[in-house]
Amino acid sequence: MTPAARVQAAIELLDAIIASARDGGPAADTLIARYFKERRYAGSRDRRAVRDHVYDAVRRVAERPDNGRAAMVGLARERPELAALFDGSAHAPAPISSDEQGAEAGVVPGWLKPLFAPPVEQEKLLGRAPVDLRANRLKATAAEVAPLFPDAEPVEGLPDALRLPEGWPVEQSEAWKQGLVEVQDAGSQLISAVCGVAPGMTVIDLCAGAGGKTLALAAAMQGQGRLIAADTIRSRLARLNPRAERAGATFIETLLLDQGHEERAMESLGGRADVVLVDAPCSGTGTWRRNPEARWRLTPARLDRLVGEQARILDFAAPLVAPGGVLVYATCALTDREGAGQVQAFLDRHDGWVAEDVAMGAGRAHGQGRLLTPGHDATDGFYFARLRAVA
Ligand SMILES: C[S@@+](CC[C@H](N)C(=O)[O-])C[C@H]1O[C@@H](n2cnc3c(N)ncnc32)[C@H](O)[C@@H]1O
Repeated sequence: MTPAARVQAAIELLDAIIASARDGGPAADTLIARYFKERRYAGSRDRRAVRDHVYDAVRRVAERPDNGRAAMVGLARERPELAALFDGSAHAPAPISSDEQGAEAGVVPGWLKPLFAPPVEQEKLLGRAPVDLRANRLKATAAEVAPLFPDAEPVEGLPDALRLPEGWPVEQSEAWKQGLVEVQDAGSQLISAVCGVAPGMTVIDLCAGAGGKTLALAAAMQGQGRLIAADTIRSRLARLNPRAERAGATFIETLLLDQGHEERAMESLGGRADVVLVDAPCSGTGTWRRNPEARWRLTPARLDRLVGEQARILDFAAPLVAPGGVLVYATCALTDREGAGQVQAFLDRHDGWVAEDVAMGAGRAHGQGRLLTPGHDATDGFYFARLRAVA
């Protein structure tokens, strides 16, 4: 592909990503993979260049642009070498006219700015994310795996964590293939640690997805006790099985819940769990470093729906906790409605619960819980709180 044809390909892909964000379709990475599957003539350098153009354009724009050309023209306005490729030749984009400004640059969509928790450094939400590893204690310690990753740095406050530079291809390493390490953001590792699980406990990971945090809980439990990974989406839970196999965490039970009737599958668990983790579905505003196009998906109506769903999940999670047990609420969102406000509303609705201090080196106290941000903690953004059943 010529350099100009790569720009045209990026415009086409951005059109698809914009439509998908508007209609709730597949993620940008999926669309990019599909695009190149149908265009075998594109070599690896073409693919890398097109992907870089696409992500540079996505990262640059806060509000969903009108179309792919507007997104790329905006980028080209800041990069003369890119603008020169809009020359109208075969497979190239048409020349940029003098009145064509392209999409405006920004980090946070205007409507969302006032909804962020006040301490969040909004300009740092799109920084580059390192690759964090968690040594899988079921198979190895961090000291044992560290020599296998000479580029890795330790992470303060997390004895099992190692940090590699952005883009490090961990999944090609033997250590990953043998289940000695998992790729897991340090923020997620901290939340798993906050659960305070121990061997022999009964633990429910209620929004387990593909089990990122479940596997960390399994390692902390040393394979002893009962660990139930529940979710409403079958395909997500199915992705946990091979991961658990690789990690040697085959004691994990998976439980598919029926959306809207979740309690039915968990009747026998009522009042039995030492720890319930609710890693709630959320706006993902803390994960823009990895998913910058998530900004184009969120709308006020979608946020309202998520806030309602989080409250509903907390309400059916609470009765699962044994007297004296713990409910950890976590979200990779940084809006107060999904974080501090959600936890306060839970405490206002339910007697017999107290928020515990989870003082730790990382993060900042906020409301009844704690806030982790890319700007302050160099992790994905999270809000979490540890609530204890005291009555
Ligand atoms: C933030 S993700 C979980 C990520 C996962 N815990 C991890 O560490 O990789 C939220 C999950 O909640 C699930 N979910 C949504 N509604 C739910 C419900 N009503 N009950 C249980 N899980 C739900 C979603 O399918 C999604 O997998």
